[in-house]
Amino acid sequence: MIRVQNLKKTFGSFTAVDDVSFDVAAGEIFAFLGPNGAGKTTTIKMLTTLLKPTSGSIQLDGLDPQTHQNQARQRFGIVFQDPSLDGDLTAYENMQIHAVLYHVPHKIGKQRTEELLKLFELWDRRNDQVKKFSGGMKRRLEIARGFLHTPRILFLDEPTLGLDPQSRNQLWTIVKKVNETERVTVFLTTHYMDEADRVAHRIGIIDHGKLVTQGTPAEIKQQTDTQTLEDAFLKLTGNTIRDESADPAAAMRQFAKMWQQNRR
Ligand SMILES: Nc1ncnc2c1ncn2[C@@H]1O[C@H](COP(=O)(O)OP(=O)(O)OP(=O)(O)O)[C@@H](O)[C@H]1O
Repeated sequence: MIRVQNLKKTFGSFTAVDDVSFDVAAGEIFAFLGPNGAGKTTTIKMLTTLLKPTSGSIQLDGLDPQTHQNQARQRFGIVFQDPSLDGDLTAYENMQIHAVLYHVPHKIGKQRTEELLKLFELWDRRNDQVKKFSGGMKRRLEIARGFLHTPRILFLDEPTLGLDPQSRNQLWTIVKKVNETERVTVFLTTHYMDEADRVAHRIGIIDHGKLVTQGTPAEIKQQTDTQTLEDAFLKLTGNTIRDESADPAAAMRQFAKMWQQNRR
């Protein structure tokens, strides 16, 4: 469903994504795991037509997103770190706007909205303004909205950033359920090892722009002869994933993102 070969992105003399190759099969949940600044967002932006690769190739459901932008965009849904809901509108209205933008026929749009708001446990609050929602509810609504046009692939960039553990759990339970019921392929990025371990069928570990390994969580632990992904990461990169968040600049960046997300 996703095929990436020798993907590279440079910004001036800096290489953010360095010769990355991987495949994601249809119906799979694939987690791109790595510390802040590893190149996860840059990769997801290239996959979703928002950034042009410096070199390498991408195929989404057999299409090159560079040459078939519109057809590729119809095939995926995307939830970015920056929130894009309209806080003054209700949950239902936010869904309806998306249906119009994606040319979902009116009747199907209404049906999907009801189905998804129920699935994401937001139906009872459908007529409330989104600015009154908690962080977890907003994130669930963004993801529900990403599913509205029945995409074949859903991209989630750090979907649980800034959420409390209970909201994180709830969100993953629902994403797994939708993955199973709708057979949607999910590509997500996270720097939470436990989430990748629990949710993903397969994982790619990225560090300083390079894919250091990929496989099922069990395979990666076996390869590295470790019990946890945390230890596997340490063995593969010589760093703990938390080192970067101890860096004041990275911590500030993280804080700014979380603040932005919770503002709306
Ligand atoms: N437009 C840009 N110009 C220059 N450098 C950039 C640009 N976009 C990203 N970078 C750099 O590329 C590297 C990878 O960034 P990226 O956002 O992909 O990391 P990430 O793994 O997604 O981390 P985070 O979750 O913190 O966003 C970082 O060092 C970042 O500063």
